Amino acid sequence: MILTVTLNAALDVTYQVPEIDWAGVNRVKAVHRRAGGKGVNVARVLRGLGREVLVTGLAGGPVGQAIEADLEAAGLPRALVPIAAESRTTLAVAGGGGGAALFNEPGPEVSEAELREFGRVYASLLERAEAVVISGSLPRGVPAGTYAELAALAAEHGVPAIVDADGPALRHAPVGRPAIVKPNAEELARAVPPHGHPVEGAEHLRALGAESVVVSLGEEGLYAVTPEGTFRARMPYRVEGNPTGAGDSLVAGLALGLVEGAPWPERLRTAAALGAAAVAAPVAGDFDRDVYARTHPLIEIT
Ligand SMILES: O=P(O)(O)OC[C@H]1O[C@](O)(CO)[C@@H](O)[C@H]1O
Repeated sequence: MILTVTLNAALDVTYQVPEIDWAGVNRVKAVHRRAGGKGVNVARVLRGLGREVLVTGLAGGPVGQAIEADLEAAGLPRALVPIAAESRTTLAVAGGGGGAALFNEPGPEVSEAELREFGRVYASLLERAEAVVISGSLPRGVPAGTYAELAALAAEHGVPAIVDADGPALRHAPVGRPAIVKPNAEELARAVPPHGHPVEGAEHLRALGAESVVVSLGEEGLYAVTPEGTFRARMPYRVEGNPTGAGDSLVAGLALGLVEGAPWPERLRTAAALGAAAVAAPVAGDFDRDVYARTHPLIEIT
């Protein structure tokens, strides 16, 4: 199975609002509530593609119970480690004209003992994993080097890791020698010294230990700097919709290509098409199968 790690699991609330008035009353047209956090979304997409997945991470309090219940209802296998503090809620407000404003709470305070227990569970799950995806923000109390440690432990078990993180967690991640690090262009710019081009920033992360670096550029596609060479994927058209979760869908495509041993151009085509297909789906963690099928053959890889 493909293991996904979400240390800062969330109850994702999405409000669909025709037009947002930041100074007035907004009537919400539709509300979606579901278990989220980046690793959960990655698992949903992978499962939608027919892969066996397992969701792990931390969950606590009534919100943690709601996350567990939603994963159960969705039939997503899970091994969440309980914590005393309450898991967070995130809010995406999606306007009619496309785009969404995100409000992501920082998340619960995690104790050293809880993090140690997670490490124990994680090590045992690695025995059954063909790849691990480690994504999203770190809850409070979790050191910035944790993703690097989780990636290094995976490597010790012969399991390739994909890390999708921001800030200090992204800066530290390459030290754990992950197979792939996936920042977006803004995250990359924050994590490495000033660079003229995303490929230079990606090379910096590779020099620190990441085997490959994929930089997502939203509707501009992506760059991938890999041992096989540097690739660019370009999107054939702009897809309208809610971009929340598009990066997670893209990461699911990278994980799929990794476990299937697909050549890089093929991996990137799948990843970019899944990212676009997620924009067309109203809620993070879903993708539009028609958009995926239509877009996949049109993505240009150079
Ligand atoms: O961990 P964060 O970086 O705050 O991201 C979590 C959030 O991002 C999303 O995964 C979308 O990528 C939402 O589902 C939401 O849970």
